[in-house]
Amino acid sequence: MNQSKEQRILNFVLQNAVRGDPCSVIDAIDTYCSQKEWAMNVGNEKGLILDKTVEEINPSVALELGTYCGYSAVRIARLLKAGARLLTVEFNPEFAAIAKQMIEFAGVQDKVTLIEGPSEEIIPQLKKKYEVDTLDFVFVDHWKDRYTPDTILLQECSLLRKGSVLLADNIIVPGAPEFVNYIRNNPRFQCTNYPSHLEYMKVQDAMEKAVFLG
Ligand SMILES: Nc1ncnc2c1ncn2[C@@H]1O[C@H](/C=C/CNC(=O)c2cc([N+](=O)[O-])cc(O)c2O)[C@@H](O)[C@H]1O
Ligand SMILES: [Mg+2]
Repeated sequence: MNQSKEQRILNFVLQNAVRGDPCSVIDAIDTYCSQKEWAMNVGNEKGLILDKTVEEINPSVALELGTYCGYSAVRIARLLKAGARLLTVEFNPEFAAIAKQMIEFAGVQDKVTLIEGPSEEIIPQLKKKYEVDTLDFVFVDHWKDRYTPDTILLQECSLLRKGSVLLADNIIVPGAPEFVNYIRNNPRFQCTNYPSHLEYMKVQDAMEKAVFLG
């Protein structure tokens, strides 16, 4: 049975990156996906916006929705201070298995809890089962029609506090128009748009930062 694209990306990392060096893992994925096979990693241009947002917040507890191959989990985890943690949610077992190996190879496994399951099931479990009080930072990058319901669910589960920051990928491509409408018209969020480009392409994309006002 021939390999999946995600397996080919992981193999390229295992053969070309340096074990325990998250930056080399990020660079290897970006090299492979810009030269060989496109894949829906946040990429290096939008990745820098992600980096700056994480560095600005310096979160103790971060959540990622949509792990995929683990590119942004590694990107976020490499910036976390001692004792800080990232919970990342992925419901596709094949992708979760790839991401697990990616995270371990990068050496950030002590900071990352990879949770396999649908976000709509996992979010309500975060407080009791994963000992979360509130979330400092949420990176939203899963199916685009889940952005709004999961943002509502985070509020319903009291997982956001005054100052919690959401950062959403793909505001233009593939686009999340319903989410943009919801979040920009919601007085409980202060929004900022960050124009950028789709990963590995010359196509316009953007990220949206939304600060919860409590
Ligand atoms: N409810 C849920 N719970 C847990 N995991 C879930 C989930 N919904 C989706 N996922 C997972 O999150 C990833 C989906 C990302 C969708 N991104 C995309 O579709 C996407 C597409 C393009 N693009 O087409 O150019 C560019 C991008 O940057 C993109 O993020 C996949 O790994 C999928 O298994
Ligand atoms: Mg994305």
